[in-house]
Amino acid sequence: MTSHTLNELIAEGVRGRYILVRSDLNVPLDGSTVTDDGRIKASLPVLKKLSDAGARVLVTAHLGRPKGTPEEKYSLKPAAARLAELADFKVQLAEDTVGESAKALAAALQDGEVLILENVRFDARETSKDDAERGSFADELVALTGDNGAFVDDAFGAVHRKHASVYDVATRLPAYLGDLVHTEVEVLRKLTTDTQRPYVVVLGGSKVSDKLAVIDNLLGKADTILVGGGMLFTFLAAAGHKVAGSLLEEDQIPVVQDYLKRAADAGTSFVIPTDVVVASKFAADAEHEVVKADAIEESSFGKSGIGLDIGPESASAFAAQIEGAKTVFWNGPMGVFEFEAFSGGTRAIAQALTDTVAFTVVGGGDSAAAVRTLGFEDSQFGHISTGGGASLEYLEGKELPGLSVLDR
Ligand SMILES: Nc1ncnc2c1ncn2[C@@H]1O[C@H](COP(=O)(O)OP(=O)(O)O)[C@@H](O)[C@H]1O
Ligand SMILES: O=C(OP(=O)(O)O)[C@H](O)COP(=O)(O)O
Repeated sequence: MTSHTLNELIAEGVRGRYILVRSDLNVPLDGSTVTDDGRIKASLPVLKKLSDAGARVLVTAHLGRPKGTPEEKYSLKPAAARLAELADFKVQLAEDTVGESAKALAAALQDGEVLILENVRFDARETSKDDAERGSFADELVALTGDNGAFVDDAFGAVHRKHASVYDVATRLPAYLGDLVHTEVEVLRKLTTDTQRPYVVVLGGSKVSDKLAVIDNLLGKADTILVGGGMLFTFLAAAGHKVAGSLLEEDQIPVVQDYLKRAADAGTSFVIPTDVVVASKFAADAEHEVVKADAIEESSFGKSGIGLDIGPESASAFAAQIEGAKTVFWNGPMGVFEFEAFSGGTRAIAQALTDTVAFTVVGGGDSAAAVRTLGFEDSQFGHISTGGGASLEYLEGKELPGLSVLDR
């Protein structure tokens, strides 16, 4: 990659210039409380560097997956407030993204100050598949930077998204690679160019179809794929088992069946859970029991049971695979770790990663949040990446739009 770096931009001089920075402030919330501020802390150094150099910084970011219109629960208010608490420079939040509030606050911005624009996904054009629609939104973002602006992409977690604030703005402004993206890419590049085997990939979480898609290219690259979290139920269904009310993407069953068929020839083996923690409802205080993975509907909760974690037998089997690995990449919690009763699988995997001598990488907003919430320290892992889907797609060898657009 031969992108221009933030240091080059700073050396060119940024005092008084409007610099548009894409950050990943997609943090987990409990109401209006940020439950893990890892991504905010990871975003701060670039903002500080630009602020110290006298730039007028406009930050774009998304939170969650709103449907293209403003929704209070997806507001960046809590994230902006936490950033302001941690920062030693002035941070404000606009009430909109490219509307009157953003324009007025941007115009009044002083050197060294930071203005966060409200969730870019409150505008449907941000994620549109139509180039012209995304382009018109990018034009409005770029217009906020006046006639001497520049763009810095520091949102590693979103580099796999061909979205207006990630991709299209970079085609309209002089564009630079932020330090966070740079560091993340360096670690992952090392992992891909010098992979020590056995290479074990642990997959979980709730973005089932996103994560299933990456398995295609991991076949043949990973020696073993451990399947937990929400996607495990699509694997069980693909093997002909009933999964009651658990998370299931039925249209993905043929995809999984195809993976299972190709795995042996590709030299990759899947480890699918043999037991599951099934709950009466999706709640912290739900009744729950451990059942065999092929008998989920036979739990006391029948067809309404929901699988919310891998069982202890599966957690031990996964831990044994991790113990024998030389490289481990983990994305996606094994269960609904936010509820104590369903955090056992995620805790066991985190523990196994801290016990192994393998080089370990944990990727993803919720995965990073999980290990911290469960009491582990960042220093117990080889690298904690701010991007889950992004790091998975990088490891697959896929072209990432947010990176390739910076390539010159
Ligand atoms: N069995 C399950 N059913 C429903 N949700 C699950 C299950 N297992 C894990 N999850 C949820 O997955 C979420 C994280 O998914 P995801 O966003 O894909 O991970 P990451 O941010 O690490 O990439 C967590 O909030 C967790 O509660
Ligand atoms: O949380 C994120 O990704 P991750 O859950 O894969 O780590 C990023 O902020 C990207 O969000 P998106 O998957 O809604 O585009």
